[in-house]
Amino acid sequence: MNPEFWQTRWQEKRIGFNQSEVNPLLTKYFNHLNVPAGGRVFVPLCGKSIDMAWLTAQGYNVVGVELVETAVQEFFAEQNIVPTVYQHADNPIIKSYQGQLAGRTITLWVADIFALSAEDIGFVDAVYDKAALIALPANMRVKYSEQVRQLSDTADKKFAPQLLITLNYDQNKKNGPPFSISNEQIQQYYGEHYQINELINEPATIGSAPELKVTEHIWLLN
Ligand SMILES: C[S@@+](CC[C@H](N)C(=O)[O-])C[C@H]1O[C@@H](n2cnc3c(N)ncnc32)[C@H](O)[C@@H]1O
Repeated sequence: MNPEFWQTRWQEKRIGFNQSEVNPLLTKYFNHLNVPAGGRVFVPLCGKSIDMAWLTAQGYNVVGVELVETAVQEFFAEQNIVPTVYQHADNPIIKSYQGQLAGRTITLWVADIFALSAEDIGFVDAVYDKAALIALPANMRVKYSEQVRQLSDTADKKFAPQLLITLNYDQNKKNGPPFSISNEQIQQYYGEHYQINELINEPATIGSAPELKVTEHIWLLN
């Protein structure tokens, strides 16, 4: 998946992954992350997810990363926020948009996640990965999981826990994204650095292939 793939998807409004309602799995399982009051949540490959607004309504600050600037602009417009736009100090093609929502700060980087450093992101208390790992093909996922770990520094020099949502289905029956991820792959990507707990798995559907048998898995990585 090159950047043009995602630019085109946003341009043509082929964004079936974007939900108009807050993800019920987030509201149900977020407390497992034990984020301190007023803490900061990192949302990689964030799109314009309304889940970020929910996080601020719960009293958390949010930092997201998204390749496509339109997505970030649409997020702020839909939340009726006029953001301040900052240029990255060292890289002229990277910007961040920052605004206040429910008294909390949302910072969304317009960047390739692999171009950012932990310094750019700042300390975070948790990671919320929804439709991020599963948006990437297998040959990018080890690098992605490592990059998210590197970007999720906590103030006490550890890396933050993650709430991770994945899908499992027969990849022969459909091309990704979203891609199918097996339990073995979760071990491969995260097993070395995290304790992996599967909180739940349940039947799900993919809009573009409604007849496909799909299971949705929610993982807590500590
Ligand atoms: C499947 S969408 C999910 C968006 C959001 N998490 C949601 O659930 O609505 C994946 C998003 O990741 C963005 N993206 C893809 N590759 C990226 C990269 N290397 N760095 C930052 N964002 C990326 C795409 O533009 C797209 O908006």
